[in-house]
Amino acid sequence: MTSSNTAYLDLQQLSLAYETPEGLKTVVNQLDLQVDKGHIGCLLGASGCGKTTVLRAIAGFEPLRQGHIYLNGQLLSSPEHTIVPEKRQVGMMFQDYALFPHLSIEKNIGFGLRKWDKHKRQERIEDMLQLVGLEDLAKRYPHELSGGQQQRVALARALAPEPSLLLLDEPFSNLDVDTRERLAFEVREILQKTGLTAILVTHNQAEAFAIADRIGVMKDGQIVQWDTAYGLHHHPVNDFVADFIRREALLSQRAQAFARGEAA
Ligand SMILES: Nc1ncnc2c1ncn2[C@@H]1O[C@H](COP(=O)(O)OP(=O)(O)OP(=O)(O)O)[C@@H](O)[C@H]1O
Repeated sequence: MTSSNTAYLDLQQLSLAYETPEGLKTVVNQLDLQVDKGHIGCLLGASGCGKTTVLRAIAGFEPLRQGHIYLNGQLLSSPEHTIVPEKRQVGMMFQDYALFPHLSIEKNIGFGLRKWDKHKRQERIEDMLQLVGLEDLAKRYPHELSGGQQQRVALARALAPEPSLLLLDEPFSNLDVDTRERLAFEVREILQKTGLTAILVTHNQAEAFAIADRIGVMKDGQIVQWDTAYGLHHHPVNDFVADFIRREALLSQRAQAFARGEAA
């Protein structure tokens, strides 16, 4: 089954629910989302609005109640049909790095390439180390790196197997404010170099604005506005988006001032 839509990643009328002691709880409700090839989309919203659930559905970890997920025209998920996560060619990067502590940096990056020819694998590892600027640290172990460096290794490891799509779930939230912002811009540059399509999930507006081409402000399992940073700032579709953007901007300014030692 193929999509009639031309978007590279195409989520149509997605609904997801969890069984809870109180009964079935719908957490994503008829959500539509389209991302073009090579673009970085972002889901931005308060805790519990359903961002991670959408990512997990794209990765193939959550069954759909309703709707379709297409990638490059291929149906990945519907209530009747699902491609297993390992066959989706979807790379993932999460906030806790999840590096293997007993493996060197180069072995961590090569982990998903075990079936590759030895020579090609080594070449790919070196390319990835260069891409994220860690050529000199190949033989080190994760605990010998800073948080920002570990997160760059996690990015290199996610990119190494040449995924068709990259999912980033709050990838910077364990880092201090300065590292977080620097890394956000770096990650954008790296993704632009590779031309990869990506979806970022965050509740941090500065991060979303630094990385994404288009941002979806979420509320109660739906995208309220899908727009550029400029559009969200200057043409919010309703009071909810206007308040959310204003409040987040204020929090971000205060966090930066605090990090600079200017606020008590
Ligand atoms: N396995 C589960 N079983 C039951 N409810 C769940 C489960 N996973 C998530 N939920 C609920 O679904 C809702 C959406 O969760 P989700 O993790 O997608 O939100 P989120 O926007 O990513 O939040 P956060 O920013 O805090 O990670 C929340 O109310 C959460 O409590």
